[in-house]
Amino acid sequence: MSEHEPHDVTREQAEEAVRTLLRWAGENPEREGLLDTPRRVVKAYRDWFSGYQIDPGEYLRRTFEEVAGYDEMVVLRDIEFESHCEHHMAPIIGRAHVGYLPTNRVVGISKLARVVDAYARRFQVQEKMTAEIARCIQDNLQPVGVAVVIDASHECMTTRGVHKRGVSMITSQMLGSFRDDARTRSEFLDFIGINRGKR
Ligand SMILES: Nc1nc2c(ncn2[C@@H]2O[C@H](COP(=O)(O)OP(=O)(O)OP(=O)(O)O)[C@@H](O)[C@H]2O)c(=O)[nH]1
Repeated sequence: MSEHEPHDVTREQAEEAVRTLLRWAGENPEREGLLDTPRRVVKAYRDWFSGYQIDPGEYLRRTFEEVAGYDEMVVLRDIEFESHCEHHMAPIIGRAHVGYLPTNRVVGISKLARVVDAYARRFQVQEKMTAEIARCIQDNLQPVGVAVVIDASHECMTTRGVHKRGVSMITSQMLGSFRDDARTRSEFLDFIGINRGKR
């Protein structure tokens, strides 16, 4: 299910847009090596931006209630993702760390990675993506708290513009107990290795 209005752009129009960009860059889209490029680019876009066809909350609907009294933090760290920045449409490559403190609803752990991917496969701003992941988990699982930390590098500033390699951006969104209780937040940051400079 899409959260967005269906668009009215055809595959042919999308491929023509790629040809226009190739011409604009100084290329001849009719030369042999580029003939299939528009088709490949459009196919790649279907993959990179497949998140628009997904409702991330759907992944969190199936929960396990019998968790034998487990009421401590669940953390999934080092979730690798690829996204694209909405400013330059350039790749954002990074890792997300997600934690939550369940009430009685625990979710299959792969679903947290699926939620990250569903938001990553859209045009993004890192701060927005961080907040969206946290909000989705909070709204669907209603845990005591949620924490999301994202550490990513932005190719819009490594391969162009200011050209700063090796720079990564860290964002965090803490909700509920992770926001209100310094010890809970600190335990999460210890788990993901940020508190003691392990990364
Ligand atoms: N805060 C934030 N900034 C981002 C993100 N992705 C890209 N940017 C920045 O968005 C800004 C866009 O700046 P503009 O001045 O409009 O664009 P520009 O002229 O191409 O800027 P330069 O990149 O400095 O050459 C740049 O500073 C990017 O580094 C993001 O996820 N979060």
